[in-house]
Amino acid sequence: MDTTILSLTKVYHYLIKNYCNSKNFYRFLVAYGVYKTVYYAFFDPLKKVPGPWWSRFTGIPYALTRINGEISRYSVKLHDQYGPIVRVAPNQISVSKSKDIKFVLASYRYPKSKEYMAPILKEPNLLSTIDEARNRLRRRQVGPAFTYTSLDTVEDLVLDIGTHSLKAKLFDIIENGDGIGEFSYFNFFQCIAADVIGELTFGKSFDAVKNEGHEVTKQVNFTIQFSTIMQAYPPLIYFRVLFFRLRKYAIGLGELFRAAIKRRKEEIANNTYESSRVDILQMLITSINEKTKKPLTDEELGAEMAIMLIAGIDTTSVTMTCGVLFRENGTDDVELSGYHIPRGVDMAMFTEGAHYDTSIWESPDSYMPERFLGPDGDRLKKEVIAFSYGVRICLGRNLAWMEMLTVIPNLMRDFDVRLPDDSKYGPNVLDPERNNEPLLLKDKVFATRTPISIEGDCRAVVTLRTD
Ligand code: HEM
Repeated sequence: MDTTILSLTKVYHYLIKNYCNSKNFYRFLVAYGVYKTVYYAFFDPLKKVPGPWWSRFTGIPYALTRINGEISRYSVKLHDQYGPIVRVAPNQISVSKSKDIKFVLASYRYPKSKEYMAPILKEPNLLSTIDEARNRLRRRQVGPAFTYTSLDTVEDLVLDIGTHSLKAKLFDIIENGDGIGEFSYFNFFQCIAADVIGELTFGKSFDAVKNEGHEVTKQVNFTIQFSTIMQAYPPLIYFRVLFFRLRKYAIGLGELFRAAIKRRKEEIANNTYESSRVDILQMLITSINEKTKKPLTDEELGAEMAIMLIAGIDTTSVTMTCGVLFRENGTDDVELSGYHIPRGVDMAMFTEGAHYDTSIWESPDSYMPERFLGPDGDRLKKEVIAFSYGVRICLGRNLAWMEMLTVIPNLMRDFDVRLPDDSKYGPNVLDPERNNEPLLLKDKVFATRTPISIEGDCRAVVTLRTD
């Protein structure tokens, strides 16, 4: 061993002495420049794909927008400038044309990119797995929880949590404010989504609405940020201690699952577990691993429980996710919007961009819900790909619709809700950068979208309806 270290040290000193001088350094730079120029002039398979100049050399600027939560706004600008296919890194493109996105997402042919396996969970889960067999099996194992038949049994629960508890809280707020109250709609919706998903996954609500909050909403939010940052630039995992706040909450979320799994296993062992409805934890505990043919380990159970909360709380409360889904072109060359995309290229599906596609949407920036009612309504509904598309489409979309369609109409039936007078947003606050349409709430975009100032920007004034 000592001899090896000694020899390596000698080689190292020899190299430093003979080659590491400024002349060699400049020679190296020139050689690298010539190599890159020749490569990009003659051999670069993506040379015809438009994009910013730096994308030929590095993906860092694009990765940075994923780390600072700006990817969505940045992608809109890139596509406005360069068209439906944009090169964003030497080996990566962003795609915004609806037709191309649907083509890629339709099948397992273009799998999720490996970065989904962000190194923060020991086991891949239903959402992050890139393995087709595991995804198919897990979708079969927990899918029954999200069918309309099964959701019928939780409709009363959604009504109870999403409507009755919320109403009770709002009545209190109004009464305490002598007929007028203020509340954070973001926090309220987040609490509702947390309580519903708590019941559905663990068979137990977090009582977040009742207690005006629960640690789990923060844990989910920060875990999403933490994993998105690690996905964008995996070597950051070695510097994870620097993200101590995000990490602390991610660890807290892990502890919550472990405790729930332990409790349930003890209840089963002691014959004290009884429930009128099979929750997702129970479905998973009775499932098997496709390879080992054994019940799922605690790590696997934890990973699956994590995704249910992560996928079900922030998405539903904001009714939106980050519109970028990462896929790999692993098998063959493919043609997208007339560009040849060779095998091996990473493809960022900018699904949000597909909703600005003017070949499908008239005035895409305008809020026009009536567009879904006209003769074109049914066709347009099929063009909404906010829940993704194809084989990896959102598993919980029926539940999300049920929550949205239950909570919002019930809220509007009994209360008048408006923005406060000092709100920075409103129908008359227009944004010249959006064709003078109303200014959109400033948010940070990680896997989901969170308003930058929840306390400041998400307040609503509420009174009882008099008509
Ligand atoms: C408005 C609310 C929601 C939106 C907009 C939404 C959107 C999405 C999107 C875009 C994906 C694809 C992610 C990707 O490919 O990277 C997805 C996947 C998924 N969603 Fe949702 N989601 C919502 C609510 C929910 C709820 C309530 C649940 C239930 C817990 C859920 C469970 C899942 C699961 C398990 C997947 C992974 C599917 C797979 O990879 O096979 N989602 N969702």
